[in-house]
Amino acid sequence: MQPIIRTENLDLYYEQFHALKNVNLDIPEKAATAFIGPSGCGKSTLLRTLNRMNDQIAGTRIEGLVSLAGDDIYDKNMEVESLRKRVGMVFQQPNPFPKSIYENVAYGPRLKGIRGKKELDEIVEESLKQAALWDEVKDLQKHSAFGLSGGQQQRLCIARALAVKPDVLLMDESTSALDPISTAKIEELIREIKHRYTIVMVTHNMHQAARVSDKTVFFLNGEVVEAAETKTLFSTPEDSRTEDYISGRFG
Ligand SMILES: Nc1ncnc2c1ncn2[C@@H]1O[C@H](COP(=O)(O)OP(=O)(O)OP(=O)(O)O)[C@@H](O)[C@H]1O
Repeated sequence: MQPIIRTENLDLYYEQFHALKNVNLDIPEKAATAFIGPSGCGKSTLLRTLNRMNDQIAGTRIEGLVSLAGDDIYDKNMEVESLRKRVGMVFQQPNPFPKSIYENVAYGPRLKGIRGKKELDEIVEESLKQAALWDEVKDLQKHSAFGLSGGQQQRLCIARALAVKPDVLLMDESTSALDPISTAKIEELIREIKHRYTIVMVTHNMHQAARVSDKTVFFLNGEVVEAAETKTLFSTPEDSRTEDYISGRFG
């Protein structure tokens, strides 16, 4: 698996607090990578470094390198707006815009300068199909996004993120606020799209990591304890701390 994202000797501090410690990680392209570990181990912090969402948190300091397809994303010439088009994000709580279903998905492509109705219609349809929502909303596109269920809203947010054709989709516990059926739908769609996009997901649910990811990274206290192919990590972990965690002895 070819890496698309690489971190080298990455350290992150919140003021004096050392939240990520010497993280060296390769994220494979067009595959799903899951970050697992107990609460507070740094999973979301690392996820946010991958599209510079941490820039918005005062007192954050970074050392080391994060590269995307060979580009240093913390380089002074890197435009954060264009980085975020390449690296989209879906959060824990669905956060659709207070607009119609159609306008939620068309928003990003419009910002990119796409104006033609036919082209926008096609992008909206394709994105909603990729997010496994099209069949449910194709006749409701002018309706408010707020009329959808939580699970549908989350799939709409995934469609919105995919509409700008990102290279990478970051998912920060994107199913933890959803019921089991909605969760299963999103897991299914991750399995469908991971061959086309690079997915990096934070999950509290080890079973979810085992079900949908190709690579799993186990964190503890801001450090990567073990990163391996998912099957290997869950069947024959190398580190006894990984084994203790996946067998439920802590966390
Ligand atoms: N904005 C912040 N300012 C200061 N400390 C923070 C901030 N965000 C996170 N931290 C601290 O950094 C550490 C890592 O937090 P992070 O949210 O990345 O962990 P996590 O593994 O994603 O946890 P969880 O699974 O509970 O979401 C924690 O000790 C947390 O308290």
